[in-house]
Amino acid sequence: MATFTGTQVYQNDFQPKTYLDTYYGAVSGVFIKDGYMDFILRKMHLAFTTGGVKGDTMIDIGPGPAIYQELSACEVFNEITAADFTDRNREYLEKWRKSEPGLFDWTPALKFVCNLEGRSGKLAEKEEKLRKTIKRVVKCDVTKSNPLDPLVLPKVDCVLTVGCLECACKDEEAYGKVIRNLSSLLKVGGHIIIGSILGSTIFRCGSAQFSLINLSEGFLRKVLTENGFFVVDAEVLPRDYDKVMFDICNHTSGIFMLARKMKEV
Ligand SMILES: C[S@@+](CC[C@H](N)C(=O)[O-])C[C@H]1O[C@@H](n2cnc3c(N)ncnc32)[C@H](O)[C@@H]1O
Repeated sequence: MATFTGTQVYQNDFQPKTYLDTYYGAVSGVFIKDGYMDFILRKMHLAFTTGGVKGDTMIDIGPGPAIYQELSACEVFNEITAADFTDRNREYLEKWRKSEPGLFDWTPALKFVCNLEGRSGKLAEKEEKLRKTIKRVVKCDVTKSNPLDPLVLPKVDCVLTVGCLECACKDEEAYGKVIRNLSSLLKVGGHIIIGSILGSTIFRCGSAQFSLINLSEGFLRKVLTENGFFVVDAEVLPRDYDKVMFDICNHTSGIFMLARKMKEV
């Protein structure tokens, strides 16, 4: 098992542009080649349309430097708060909000989501909508009982988190605690959406390596149910095996989970 990578290692070694190029780069990105990004975009689109997930406020936990995961949500929420531990990632998001030049190009994701919404070609409008809907980018540590501490926000209608919790937790016990911490941000009746990779222990970003908790669908269902959630949807995307990519990130599949908070625990 890989030694747990704590938040300080993200702070020191996580390079936003290298991460985006490695995982989302057109054609060769790991999550492009294995279909994970399109899978997440399609599932998000369904959740926020026919799935009926909606409301006023949403928090995206651990977006890193990425925005693709919010492209459908910005059509149904008035306010998105983006919350990540790493300073460099929050700075990268702030640059994106200001449309600074030279940043990662999200055109393929924008095209894909606009097509799903039947608005092909409306890429600039979509980007603008998301820029307006992200109201703040704040520091967050999911291991704290209030992950946004010292900020206290009114409870939100949706907590979305893709590719973060498997990085932030050293074991299953810690994962359960993090789910309770995130639940404290959410209204009863609100939704949690988790996008994650399964079966993995490490991922690489440039010369740095980060640990991952080895997750399974069964564990995720159990931890959500035990902590007051009803699992509405869970879909697994098996991964095409590719040795080169497997050395960069050793997951066996991806998962999308949507759950409703039924009670406080
Ligand atoms: C692999 S990146 C995921 C980025 C993005 N969500 C995606 O879908 O590609 C993991 C992110 O988790 C964040 N992170 C790690 N530990 C954290 C913690 N304890 N609290 C909040 N964020 C954390 C890192 O800063 C990093 O941005």
